[in-house]
Amino acid sequence: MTPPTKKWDAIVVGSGQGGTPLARKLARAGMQTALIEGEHVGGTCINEGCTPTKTMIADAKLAQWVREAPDRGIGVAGFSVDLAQIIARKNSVVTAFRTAGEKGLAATPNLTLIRGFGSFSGPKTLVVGEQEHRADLIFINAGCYPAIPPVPGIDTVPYLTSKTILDIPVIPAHLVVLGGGYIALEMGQLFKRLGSEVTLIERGKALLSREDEDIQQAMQQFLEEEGIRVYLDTQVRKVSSWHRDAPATDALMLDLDPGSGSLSASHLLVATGRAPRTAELHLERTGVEMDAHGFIKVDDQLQTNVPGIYALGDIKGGPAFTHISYNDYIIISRNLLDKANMSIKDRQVPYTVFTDPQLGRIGLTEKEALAQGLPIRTAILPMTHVARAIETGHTKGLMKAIVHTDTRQILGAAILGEEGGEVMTVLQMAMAGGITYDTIRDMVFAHPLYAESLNNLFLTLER
Ligand SMILES: Cc1cc2nc3c(=O)[nH]c(=O)nc-3n(C[C@H](O)[C@H](O)[C@H](O)COP(=O)(O)OP(=O)(O)OC[C@H]3O[C@@H](n4cnc5c(N)ncnc54)[C@H](O)[C@@H]3O)c2cc1C
Ligand SMILES: NC(=O)c1ccc[n+]([C@@H]2O[C@H](COP(=O)([O-])OP(=O)(O)OC[C@H]3O[C@@H](n4cnc5c(N)ncnc54)[C@H](O)[C@@H]3O)[C@@H](O)[C@H]2O)c1
Repeated sequence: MTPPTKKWDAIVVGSGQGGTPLARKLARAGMQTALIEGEHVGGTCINEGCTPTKTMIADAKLAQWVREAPDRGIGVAGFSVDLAQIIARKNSVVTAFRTAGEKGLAATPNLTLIRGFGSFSGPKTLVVGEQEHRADLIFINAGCYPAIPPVPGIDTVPYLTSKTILDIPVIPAHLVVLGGGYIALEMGQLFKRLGSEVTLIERGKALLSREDEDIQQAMQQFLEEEGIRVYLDTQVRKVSSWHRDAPATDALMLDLDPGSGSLSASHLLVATGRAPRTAELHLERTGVEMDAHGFIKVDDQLQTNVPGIYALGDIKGGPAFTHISYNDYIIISRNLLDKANMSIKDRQVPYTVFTDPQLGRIGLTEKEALAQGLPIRTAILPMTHVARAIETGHTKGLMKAIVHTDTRQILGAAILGEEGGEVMTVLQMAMAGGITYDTIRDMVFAHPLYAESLNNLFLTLER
């Protein structure tokens, strides 16, 4: 016999970066709250996204330092990379973060964690296993999964995704990465530094399509200087496995666009974007509208077209970052519980690409500002002119800021350099507080910091 429907004040589907704090906040406010999670508490970021990748990237950076140490007079008598140990450290960090999340949920009164995948059975009901759950307030934080492009032959080869590569048992001899976005760049450089030969294949005309050309080119240049091969404007026409006697290093064969020939590879990583996990939710049973790509449509306060049903994080489309999902939680909870009137409209969307050096980004690019017809000036300072960078020997990249000619407000910035994300955040704070570029130009910063060179960045506008 089917058990009777359980009634809750609120149901949160998915324990991602927005769903988990939201469920806790609602429960602490006295609402009987169910958090439905089909896999691991903490979602993508903690289990297969930011946390594991940034942990492994830190180890790969260490390997690169050791590799480059002799150039700085530090002798290293050979070195090796123990992938198993790197993965074990990654797993221990992930487990620690996930366990902390689980403990936090267990310690929250009025909150029940329900393990299993939820799908809608009616306008305000979801089924998990045999049990139906009902609430007037439902929050969908079910995230995305790696999108696999329709490359002929792809289903016949054992391709890797950003999830499966995290536990790969061997360092690939030759890793071909499909894509030229965040995951491709971070993973490509990570495995190059661990010892793989790496080739990136991007179908667009540049890496990181959203960025300005000078940033794209500087990024490509330092990746190529490390020995990563980059194919732009290239499509894979077909991928196949060599016959079974081929050496493991050449297990795969990729036919490229006419003119680019073919490539052999030991491993293929698909990093061509992410798709929303809406199909398994059966949103048609609630009437919640999606866009043409399956992302949930929301208004500026994150409510869907069905009153009482909200979506937060990657599944609603737009910028897909942990801090955005978390900010979605802030907006929803403050509006519902504190009667605030917060909105996602015009919020800041900072991000950092964790290549080495990093790309820290905030606000408009130069091309976006020009497309909007804004009167702008652009300040550029190569990292070779940054005292701190010269001293530490990390002179790759550039600082760039876009300012409004009349108001002197900073409209956007790209800091491609060591700790670029941290330096970008200084400018983000200035933008949030309305601090103009001439104030930063003349401000006292501690010497010798990377951020100190923001003086010099804006001094370039004097010339
Ligand atoms: C390799 C990689 C690296 C990344 N690095 C960064 C980074 O450095 N910085 C950054 O800001 N962002 C990064 N991101 C993006 C970031 O991980 C996501 O934007 C972030 O996790 C927000 O996700 P979310 O809150 O929307 O949902 P998610 O974290 O994806 O969580 C969704 C949860 O819902 C569960 N779920 C799905 N469907 C159901 C269902 N029907 N029933 C029950 N549960 C369900 C899933 O199991 C999952 O736990 C990275 C992503 C990847 C893949
Ligand atoms: N540091 C971070 O904040 C960080 C790190 C990793 C991931 N993320 C998030 O995860 C999301 C997904 O990352 P991603 O790198 O998979 O997606 P992406 O959208 O950033 O990049 C995908 C790239 O693949 C290319 N592409 C698509 N189909 C292709 C094909 N058939 N052949 C060759 N190239 C193809 C696209 O042109 C694009 O450049 C990002 O948008 C980002 O929001 C963030």
